[in-house]
Amino acid sequence: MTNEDAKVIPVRVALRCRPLVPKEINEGCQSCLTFVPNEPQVIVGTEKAFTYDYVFDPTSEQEEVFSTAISPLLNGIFKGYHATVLAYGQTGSGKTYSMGGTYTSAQENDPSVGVIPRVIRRIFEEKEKRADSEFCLAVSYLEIYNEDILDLLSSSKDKPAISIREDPKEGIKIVGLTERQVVSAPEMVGCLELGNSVRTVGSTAMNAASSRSHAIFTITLEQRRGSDKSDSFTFLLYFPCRAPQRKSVLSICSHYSAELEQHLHIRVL
Ligand SMILES: Nc1ncnc2c1ncn2[C@@H]1O[C@H](COP(=O)(O)OP(=O)(O)OP(=O)(O)O)[C@@H](O)[C@H]1O
Repeated sequence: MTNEDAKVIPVRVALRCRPLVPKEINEGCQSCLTFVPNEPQVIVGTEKAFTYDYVFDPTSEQEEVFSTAISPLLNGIFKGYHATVLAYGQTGSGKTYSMGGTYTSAQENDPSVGVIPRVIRRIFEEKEKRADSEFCLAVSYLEIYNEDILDLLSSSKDKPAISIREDPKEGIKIVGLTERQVVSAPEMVGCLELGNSVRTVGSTAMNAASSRSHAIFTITLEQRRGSDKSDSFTFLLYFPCRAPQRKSVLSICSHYSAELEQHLHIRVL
């Protein structure tokens, strides 16, 4: 994506269809989608065709999703653009899988690693190439569960509830959220792993390990070269909005969309 493109089309939509999982195969489920070769198009049933910016069929690997849809956003961040990646779709459709929401260090070199660990790796590789700049990196990780916002990086046992306030000058603010300064990729990935390990998990009819919450992993990158300049990069892992959670989610989304410059929606099926 060139800078010009990013200004004209700040929002892009990727469709990702996961392969059938063993339970679905055992139940005799069949896919009702057809993918048009070399076109970002999907056909539902026999006649309803939909076109997106990107379409990833069930054979698409994590690396392809990352290099095609996410990588252009990373090029942008080092040029001073904010970015958001938002995954949405019904329970069990693959949001957590696509984003890396169950990442553990045991997965480190596995092709199944999702978006966030790949982004972390790339950010630190790019940082190393820019010896003329100073960087300051920080992360936060929260989940919204039953209208409560929980700090996934808080070390205290009784995690304090986080509140959303509206500041007349700065707009929507998330107050009290832990922001960890990090200096290396393993340290940042460690924060993801820590947050993933304390997320609220339950089961639904369609997903035995359903996340049951919305989660937002945020990376803030400040870059200084000569005169002061700072850029920030934001990630959202977004989960299906159930009515009681709508208020918090909308407030947080408006907080991020105020700074929207590059935005990728990954719709999973
Ligand atoms: N592209 C994929 N390739 C292989 N398996 C996948 C893929 N996407 C998802 N899965 C598998 O499908 C199942 C459900 O995925 P996942 O937990 O990511 O769904 P989800 O959308 O996050 O659901 P929920 O909203 O309930 O948390 C998991 O077992 C996951 O490993």
